[in-house]
Amino acid sequence: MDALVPDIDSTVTNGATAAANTMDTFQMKDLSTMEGSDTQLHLIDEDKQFSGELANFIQHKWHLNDAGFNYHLAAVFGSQSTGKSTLLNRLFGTHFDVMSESARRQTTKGIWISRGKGMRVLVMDVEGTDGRERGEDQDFERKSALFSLATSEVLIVNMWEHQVGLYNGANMGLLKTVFEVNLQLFGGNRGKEKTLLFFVIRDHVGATPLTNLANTLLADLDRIWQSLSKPEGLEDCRITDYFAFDFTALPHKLLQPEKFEEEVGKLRLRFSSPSDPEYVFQPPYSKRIPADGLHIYASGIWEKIMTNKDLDLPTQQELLAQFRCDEIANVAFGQFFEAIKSFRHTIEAGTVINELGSVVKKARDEAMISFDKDASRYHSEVYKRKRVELLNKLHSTLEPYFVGQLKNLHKAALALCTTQLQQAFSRKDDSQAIDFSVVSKKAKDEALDLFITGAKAIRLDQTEWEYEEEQFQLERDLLELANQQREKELTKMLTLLEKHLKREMDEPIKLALDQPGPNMWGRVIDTYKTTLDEAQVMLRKKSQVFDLEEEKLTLMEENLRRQAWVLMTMKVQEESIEGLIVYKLLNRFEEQFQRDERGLPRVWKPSDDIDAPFRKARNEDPLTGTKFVLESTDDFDFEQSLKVLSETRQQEIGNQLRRKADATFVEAKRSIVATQAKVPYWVGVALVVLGWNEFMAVITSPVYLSMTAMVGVPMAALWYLGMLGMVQTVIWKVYEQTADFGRERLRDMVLEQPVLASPPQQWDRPQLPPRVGTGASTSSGLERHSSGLSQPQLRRSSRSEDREEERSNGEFEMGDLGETKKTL
Ligand SMILES: Nc1nc2c(ncn2[C@@H]2O[C@H](COP(=O)(O)OP(=O)(O)OP(=O)(O)O)[C@@H](O)[C@H]2O)c(=O)[nH]1
Repeated sequence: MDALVPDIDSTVTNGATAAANTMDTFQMKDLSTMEGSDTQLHLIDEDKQFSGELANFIQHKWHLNDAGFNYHLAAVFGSQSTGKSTLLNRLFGTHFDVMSESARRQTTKGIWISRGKGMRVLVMDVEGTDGRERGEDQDFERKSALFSLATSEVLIVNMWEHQVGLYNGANMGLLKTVFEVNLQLFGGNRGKEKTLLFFVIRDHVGATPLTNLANTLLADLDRIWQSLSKPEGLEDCRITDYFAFDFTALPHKLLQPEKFEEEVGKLRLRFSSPSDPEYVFQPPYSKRIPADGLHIYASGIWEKIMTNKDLDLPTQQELLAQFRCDEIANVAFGQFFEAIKSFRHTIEAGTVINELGSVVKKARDEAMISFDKDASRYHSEVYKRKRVELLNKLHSTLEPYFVGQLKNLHKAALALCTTQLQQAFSRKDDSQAIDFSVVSKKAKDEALDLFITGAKAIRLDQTEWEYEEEQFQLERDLLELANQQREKELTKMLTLLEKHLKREMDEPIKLALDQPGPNMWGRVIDTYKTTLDEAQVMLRKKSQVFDLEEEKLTLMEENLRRQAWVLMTMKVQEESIEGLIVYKLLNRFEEQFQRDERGLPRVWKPSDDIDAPFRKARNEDPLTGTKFVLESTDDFDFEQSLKVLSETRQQEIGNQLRRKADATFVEAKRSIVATQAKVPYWVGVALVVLGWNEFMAVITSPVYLSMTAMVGVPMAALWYLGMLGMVQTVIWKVYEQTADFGRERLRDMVLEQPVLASPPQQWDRPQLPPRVGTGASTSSGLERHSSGLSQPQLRRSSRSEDREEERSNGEFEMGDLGETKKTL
């Protein structure tokens, strides 16, 4: 078989002409890669079942899936066993089954399809008509003829020479049916789409020239055409409006085998070489079914034919286009979605993706290019409609990305503005030089620029996406942010001013209140005014940078005055709490009373006039004549007066002060009396005069002197060492123990004397003090027994008697002991 197939490349090269169109140039270039001519598919079997493998064969066996319109489809039509398969194998290099010479029976059942060797041509070998196997049943041959006509660009009509002029033998009856159907199918495409009926007259012996045979056939065809019942509106249409005709003849294969092969070779060129002047696959014959949609189109056509429904080819083409465009759009969308899906989470997380605009544009454009490449071959209206649908789908998928990016840009712009403002005000060195209006404008402009640049980058052409509304919202937010920042800075400034006010007023006010007097409040108010004036100047100065309206500035000044007043009154209140003010007033009184004109402390002497300074100090009572209502001199509207001390409190404080002053006065008086109560000097003289003899006796007596030395020297040493107190304590302890011991002994002795133990009948029993009573009652009881005793003795006696009382457990009462002591 291969020997019969000429070298395509060389043939094409030799016969190349300027008539070769772009499609065919591509075909020529790609010839070397074409395979699959040895693979054939039983497209429709003898049971009229359409194969589901066509798509698979087109894609994987014949590699035509991406061919688009760059392929052709031809079919052969003719009586059974007229050498159709043989002819196709010769022309296209296919391997359709050929009937054995000896068997003479039908070999092709249903419709087979294969790819021409080295060419982008699909060829259908159709079951022969008029076969004895089908008998009277012409259903399949009609259906297969219709199918061939609806799908093929070229319909090869194969017949013996001797069939020319016959009616049934030349399949004229069948052709009539085909023509009728063709009018139904392509009636509207009058003059636009044609199918080439290529008559191949076999076993042409040459007696009748081909021209004559062709004319005979044309005449027969025309006659058939005239007899057709034509659809309304197409009554005057001619056969050539829908069909093109071509005729060729082949010598007898058996009788003239060499000539047969030679003519077949020539004929092959007409099917395989686009540059051949008589190339059969001309554009007007194309059914414009893209290769990747052929399986859908062909199966749809066959289904319609099988169900005897009206075969509306344009509708079929539209349906095919819809189906395929959807498929292609889905593939394109899938690729597009893969390219963008990873950005979704990032956007949802609030991050601005700088390259998002270019990425989504690229993804969208690539998807559209991919769609256009495959879908544009289909029905143009459907393609356009589907293109719009796909574009809308892509845009609606991208819209959340756009909106999300806008939101993120909005946030980023606000963050940028905040940072700019904060940085501007955090630079304390040059904060004085900052002009808020300039800084905020710069920050706002930069933030807005960030937003607009980002928004423009993400906005896609062919969309109606707008960012102006978001921009408007951003501008409002930026304004609000700037205002907030300004308020924040103003608050900071006011806080500092308040601290300044407090710092500047506290000390002077305290000093003023520490020195009460008629001009005390004057000093306080002066401090308030001076400090407030300074603060207002500072406020004016610092406010300049904030670009404030005069109205707001005035309000702030008023607030500052109010705040200053509040701070001042708080300090006054703080310094005027009751105890503190009494303390201060007393201090002042003592300053006046207990210090002399030079400010030195006074030591009152009996000769001093104590009453006059006292009266003077007391008459300078600061409460006297001092107005304790602090009146504001400002004209702002709030509690203008501060009542520091009410009349009642003033009265109370005055009383307290007077009491304490009186006490101080009394104390001063006492100190004079104490001074006067000292031992007079003449007592010393009397002591010397009266004690002179004793003194001389001691001095002159070695015994007395040594005894005095023995006692005096240690005493002097103890006094010098400060140990007299300790020695005194020890002596007292020893004395107490000795006294206790003596009392014990005395009691024992008394108890041993019966006469002494019985109380004398004639004695009045003294009134007993309460057993357990107050200190006063106890001491009154003791005082009765211990007149003339020293205080330690009294204490000791009391303690000893208590112990005795406890010890006697009621048998012996303190009164008894007292009486006993008296007796003793
Ligand atoms: N006389 C003659 N016989 C031919 C020619 N070409 C093929 N044959 C023979 O005709 C017989 C039928 O050939 P096929 O190619 O199988 O014919 P067909 O039309 O495909 O047959 P079906 O597929 O059964 O309809 C074979 O024995 C071929 O050798 C020809 O040009 N002239």
